[in-house]
Amino acid sequence: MTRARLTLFDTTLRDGAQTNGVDFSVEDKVLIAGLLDELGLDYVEGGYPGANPTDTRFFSEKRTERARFTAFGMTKRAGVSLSNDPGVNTLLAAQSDAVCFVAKSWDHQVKVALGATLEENLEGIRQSVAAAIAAGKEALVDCEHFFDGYKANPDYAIACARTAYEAGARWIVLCDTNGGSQPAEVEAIVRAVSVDVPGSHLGIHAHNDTEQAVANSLAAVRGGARQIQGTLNGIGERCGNANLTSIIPTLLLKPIYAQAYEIGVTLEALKGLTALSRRFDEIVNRAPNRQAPYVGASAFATKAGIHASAIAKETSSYEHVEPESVGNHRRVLVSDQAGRSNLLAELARLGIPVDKSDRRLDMLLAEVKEREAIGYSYEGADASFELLARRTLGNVPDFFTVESFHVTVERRLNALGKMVSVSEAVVKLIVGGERLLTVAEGNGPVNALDRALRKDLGVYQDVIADLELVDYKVRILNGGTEAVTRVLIESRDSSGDSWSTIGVSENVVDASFEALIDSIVYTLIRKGVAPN
Ligand SMILES: CC(=O)SCCNC(=O)CCNC(=O)[C@H](O)C(C)(C)COP(=O)(O)OP(=O)(O)OC[C@H]1O[C@@H](n2cnc3c(N)ncnc32)[C@H](O)[C@@H]1OP(=O)(O)O
Ligand SMILES: CC(=O)C(=O)O
Repeated sequence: MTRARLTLFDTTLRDGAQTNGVDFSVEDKVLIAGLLDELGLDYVEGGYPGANPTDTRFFSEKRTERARFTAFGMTKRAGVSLSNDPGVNTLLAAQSDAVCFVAKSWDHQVKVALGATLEENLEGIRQSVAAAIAAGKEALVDCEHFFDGYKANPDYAIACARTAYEAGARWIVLCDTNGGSQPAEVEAIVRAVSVDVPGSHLGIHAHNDTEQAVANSLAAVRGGARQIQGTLNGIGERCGNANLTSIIPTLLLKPIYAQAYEIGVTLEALKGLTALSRRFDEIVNRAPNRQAPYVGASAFATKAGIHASAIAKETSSYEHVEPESVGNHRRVLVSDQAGRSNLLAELARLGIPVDKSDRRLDMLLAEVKEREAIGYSYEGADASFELLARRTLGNVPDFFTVESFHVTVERRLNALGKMVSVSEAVVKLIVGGERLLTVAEGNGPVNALDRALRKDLGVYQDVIADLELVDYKVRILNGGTEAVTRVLIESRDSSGDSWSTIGVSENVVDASFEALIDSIVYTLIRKGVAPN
């Protein structure tokens, strides 16, 4: 059976730039365009030349090798000739393979937002498309508000699409601009439009305001459309656009689509999708969505004991695709929802040998659950779990003993007469039979403690020299000043590896100290240090 070719059009750098909180630099855009090109997308819409200096500079040269580099902008304004429309002229002068015009297709919006007549709007579409083609570019038309427009006045919405098609636009893209349409409506409307404009020239641009952008894009394909527009990680105006990071694996891995359609992204390239999604979040400085389908950290994470048990027997029990197919990986979490299977899976991952029938597993499970009941949370503290497991199984040496610590916080006037807060920590340790006392100052009690602990660990000092604290999170578990406090610390060493430890106490300093000590002991173990 021959498969129909679906075209993927990426608008991360255009509609994605309309995301609240996203602000691309030219350098970001260059980097992201390269990543999209490498993935195998057919079109990369880079932005709106003329709208701002960043986009104008970005379009001073072509930024993709394989994908059609596309400039976005409005159709000709009513009341001015094409040659006198600076917007259209800037657009045509931009270094791009294609131009995607946005055109209104809802009669009400033409009257209200443009203040133009319906015929003037059609004429604007006609002339703009013709001008792009005359300039040697491929033309696309995003029919804005198409679905709402179609529901209000189907004849006019179709007239807009037909005008663009007859003027020579390669793609007529039906936009669910307000994101309120539902899949059944989208499918039916696309099917109806394809009587006037062939499906092989129809695209879909869906917004996610009712969480249906991906479903609407797939519904449009079922209705006959052959181009999908979307963005990386679903960014875009308001609630975002159709998420290509979900659509691409669905098209490639779900037989219902994979047997009927082909796309430019290969199964091999798909294996880089998780890394690409995370890299993109890093560039735009957003925290990755843990629950993102396919690429999220939790997409293949199993917490429930019953699920972990079944996964141990057959991985597909709770996985709809193989995590490796999208470059993600399976995780089995340890928590108060766990059973022995979770422990066995995590211990195997950590390389800690234990027999399935070892009764200490029950002790470890009971310990995890009791500790979680008083505030510990091991699913986010891999290193503390490993220490707990190793201790229960009897293989954590006593590297050192903490005799005591104390911390003071002082607010005082400094020499310049400015009020400053200074913390000082004193830690007494016994290391290899030797008593050590270290004192350090810090900008807060935890910082002072951290410095004092790592200032002199005697014979182990060299081993922890490259240990650094990269994140510190405090959570109050029940309100009030007598609440229980959970501290999570993320540490890293010069290898680049990082790990998390946890401490719980009524006292935030005490909880922090526990997490800091776990981090140091974990470092000694991971570096294979023998106790002195
Ligand atoms: C549905 C979408 O996501 S469309 C995405 C649009 N993207 C953006 O708007 C981001 C970049 N935009 C900008 O930087 C600015 O809006 C610019 C440079 C494009 C225009 O700025 P300004 O000239 O100051 O106009 P402003 O933004 O206030 O209004 C847009 C104008 O374009 C007109 N217009 C809107 N759509 C179209 C269209 N498809 N065809 C012709 N004219 C249009 C509006 O009627 C309005 O005209 P008016 O000023 O006579 O009322
Ligand atoms: C063009 C566009 O972004 C929209 O109609 O949503």
